[in-house]
Amino acid sequence: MNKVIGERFLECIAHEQSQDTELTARLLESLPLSQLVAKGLAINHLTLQNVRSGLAGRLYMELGPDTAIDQEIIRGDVRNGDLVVIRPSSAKKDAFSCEGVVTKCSEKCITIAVDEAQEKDALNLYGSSRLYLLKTTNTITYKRMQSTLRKLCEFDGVPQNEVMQYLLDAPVFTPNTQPLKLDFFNPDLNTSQKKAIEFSLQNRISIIHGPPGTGKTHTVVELVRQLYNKGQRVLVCGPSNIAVDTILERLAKVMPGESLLRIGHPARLLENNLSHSLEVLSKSGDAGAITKDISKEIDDNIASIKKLKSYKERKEQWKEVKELRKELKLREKKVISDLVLSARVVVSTLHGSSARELVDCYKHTDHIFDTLIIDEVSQSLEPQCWIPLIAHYKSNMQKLVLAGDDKQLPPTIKTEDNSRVKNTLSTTLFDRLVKKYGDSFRNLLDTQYRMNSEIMEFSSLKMYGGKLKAADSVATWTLVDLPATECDENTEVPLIWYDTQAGDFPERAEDQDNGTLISSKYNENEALLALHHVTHLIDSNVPQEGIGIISPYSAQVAFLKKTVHPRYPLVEISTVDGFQGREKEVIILSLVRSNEKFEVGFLSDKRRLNVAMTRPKKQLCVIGNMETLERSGIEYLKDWVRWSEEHSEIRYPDLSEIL
Ligand SMILES: Nc1ncnc2c1ncn2[C@@H]1O[C@H](COP(=O)(O)OP(=O)(O)OP(=O)(O)O)[C@@H](O)[C@H]1O
Repeated sequence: MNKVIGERFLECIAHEQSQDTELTARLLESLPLSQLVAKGLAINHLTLQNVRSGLAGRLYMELGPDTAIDQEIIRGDVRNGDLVVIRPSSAKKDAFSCEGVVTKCSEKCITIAVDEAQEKDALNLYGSSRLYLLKTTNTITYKRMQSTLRKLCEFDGVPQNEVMQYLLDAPVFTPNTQPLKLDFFNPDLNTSQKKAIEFSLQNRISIIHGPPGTGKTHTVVELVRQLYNKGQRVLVCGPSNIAVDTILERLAKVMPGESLLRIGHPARLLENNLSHSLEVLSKSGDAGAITKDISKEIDDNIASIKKLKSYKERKEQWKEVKELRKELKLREKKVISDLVLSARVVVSTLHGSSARELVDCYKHTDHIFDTLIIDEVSQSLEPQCWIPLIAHYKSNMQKLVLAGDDKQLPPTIKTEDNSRVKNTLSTTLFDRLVKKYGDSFRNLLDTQYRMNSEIMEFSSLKMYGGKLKAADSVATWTLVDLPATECDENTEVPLIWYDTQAGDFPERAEDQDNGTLISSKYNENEALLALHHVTHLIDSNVPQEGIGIISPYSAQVAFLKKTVHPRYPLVEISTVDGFQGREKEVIILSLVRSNEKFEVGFLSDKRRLNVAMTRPKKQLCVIGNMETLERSGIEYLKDWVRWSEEHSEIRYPDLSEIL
């Protein structure tokens, strides 16, 4: 069984990686630099201003604007944590380059952390007067999944560990549902949250199913505290840095002074969590003193390398730095294993959970963790979930808790040309286990604390079997409850639908860029209508920051930004994917599709729409063509239109008022 699962995933991941790399490469190679800059995928006109040694002995390159051309760096979509390649502007695309991670990004300076293997290339860039930077595909994540799956294939027979048996075999699962006499730390937990925690404490595997706003993070935090209180050591993982940082931030608030440790590149962590970072802790305080002197010596050596003119001289000096690094590494290893083994809660991404710093500790002990919690499991590929399970197999973990919602966005999959690969990868561990064991180990959190009950109702009926309830504190709130907001026809209603079927609201297709990009759709008049509604809301004193505009189409997001941001720069505009896990007082949802063939594209994805319609707290305003949706042949969309006709305030926009 292990081999079957492992090999099937290995094949799918190899396919996915080739699709991903091909797509990025096609984009990077076929588009000229100017277009890559325009798309936010590259930054041009940079100069290398400084190179210094940073956290954990990495080299940090500081790039500034080439002031002969630009006074400020045009950052595009480059963000902290992105993997990038830096090349000399004069060189060909395959010329020498250097790869690193963005650790700081402002208009004045971009800092790139470079790993040891890349350092020579980084220093060679000193000779180039102008540089450019490209965002690239992260191959490390694929490598981690592949080496994990290879190890999974090597396992022989039925594993000893019971958690693994549930995942790989199919033993009968008889849930223990006996009530537990627990003292909860958080007195406000609701019944479904308490039940989910009790269940997780009593069973080897469990799922905390958290629909939007139902306090999944709240529940996971209480669970970690309960486990900690029982003397357990817990590993908390998730697919993204932001997912696990949100939990760590909350844990740090309720468990001040306790040993919480965050694994991962400090550039990718929330600032508030840096004080828990393994890298930061190993460099500061008593632990840092052990390695400080030697780090300084390395820095001095690097500083002198910069002044050397010839490549040969630089190479010689480089050797010396390498020797010093070896010594530094030995000392660091000791510091790091001491920190890991004294921590009781370790937080990391799924990929980061196999970090050498953690795995090396098995040289000192056979057991580090008792429980593994995977948050946002529905956004994680199953091969990603195997990373902590295999990396910490030696720990013989007693418990696996999965938290997520299978009715929100699935993990992003690039494969389009192979439905078997696509289906295999889009089936998450959550889905597979529910299929295997039914609902017996799934605990639904049933009370949401975000939305007015009318906003919640369609989602509850269609996606959660009508089981969701709105907490009393939010059930009837509207925009009028915001301080200073006036009560009028635009603020007192929770559901508005601007039905565009009678007006002139045609969808358009973005030009295809040399056939390299999937063309996206946009709808200019919908964007103008969104601006019209935003203006009304702001006139009624709804703060800009409380307003979000969502569209499933990236071309529409770009068009909305152009239309709305010159007047209202603080209104947040994003794709559905960019809004997952977030909320706003009011959400305007621009559906875009309006055509005579009744084609709906992305809108047919229930989970994407479910995320979109569950982001607002007090008002959901939909802009879309009801006829296109109703006649699309998609049952869910038909139901939504019918339900909305009964429950929303339907408006027929007059274009002459808007234009
Ligand atoms: N038992 C509770 N009593 C009162 N408020 C609660 C309770 N549980 C959660 N909340 C509130 O509900 C909101 C959502 O909680 P939380 O962020 O934990 O949910 P989530 O399910 O992780 O959210 P998301 O929908 O983003 O996944 C927060 O404002 C939180 O304070």
